[in-house]
Amino acid sequence: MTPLLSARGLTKLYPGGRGCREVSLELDAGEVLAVVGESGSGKSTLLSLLATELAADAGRIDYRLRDGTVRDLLVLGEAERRLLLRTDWGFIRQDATQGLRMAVSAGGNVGERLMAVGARHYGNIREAARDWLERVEIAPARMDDSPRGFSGGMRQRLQIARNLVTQPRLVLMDEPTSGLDVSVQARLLDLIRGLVAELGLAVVIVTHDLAVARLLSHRILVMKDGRVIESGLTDQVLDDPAAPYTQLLVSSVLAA
Ligand SMILES: Nc1ncnc2c1ncn2[C@@H]1O[C@H](COP(=O)(O)OP(=O)(O)OP(=O)(O)O)[C@@H](O)[C@H]1O
Repeated sequence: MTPLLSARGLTKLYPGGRGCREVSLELDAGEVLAVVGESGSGKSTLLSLLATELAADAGRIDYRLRDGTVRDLLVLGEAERRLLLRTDWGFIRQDATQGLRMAVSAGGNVGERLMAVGARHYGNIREAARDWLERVEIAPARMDDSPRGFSGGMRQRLQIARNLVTQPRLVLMDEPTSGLDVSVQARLLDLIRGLVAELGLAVVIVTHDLAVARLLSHRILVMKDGRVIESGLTDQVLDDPAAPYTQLLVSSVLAA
């Protein structure tokens, strides 16, 4: 079976020579891939490249559409690319204020995504929004409240609902739990893990936290100085790292 997502030789170098070099990866439907590495290793650059928010200097990103055809996202027309990202992908950002519309109510944040993919019936949209808020443990009574009044954990759960309501096949996540209290993180991770399994989502998750990678991912990709230095099954890589750098990461000598 063709992978859902296959990136080849992805390269983006900033002035000064840092960035992301010759990264290749594959992701199957329903698979979770964690991208780990110390600060500045190129994780966020890679995610922005995959999301096609950042233009690559070189490489290709093949994506298998719902009809089975495979397209290189880097040469897709703008309108087609936008439609694909809106209907088939989600992106959960570390800073929820960047992933939500803060001036719109919680229910509106979820409902407007349905409208963006063609839903028109107000009652159905409101019902689906209510349902998704409940799934991410936000009380229906908060539906018309602004996310400005929400805690960090609630905002992140709302961002998850906003991204998943359209039933995407692929979700990119950039440090979705960092910056939150430890107990809030644990609850959020549980929620993400449950939804990913239930919905059979393919996920690329960037994290500096190896415990998050261990809990959520099937496979792992270790980056250093913009390159992938090790990849494999998460348990194998974390239990028996081959590269000296990964060994240091795992033994927490490096501040990841
Ligand atoms: N716009 C830019 N211009 C120049 N250099 C940049 C730019 N954005 C990032 N960099 C550099 O590229 C390298 C990779 O950055 P990137 O943000 O991808 O790393 P990261 O692994 O996500 O780090 P962190 O965990 O701190 O977010 C870093 O050295 C960073 O300083």
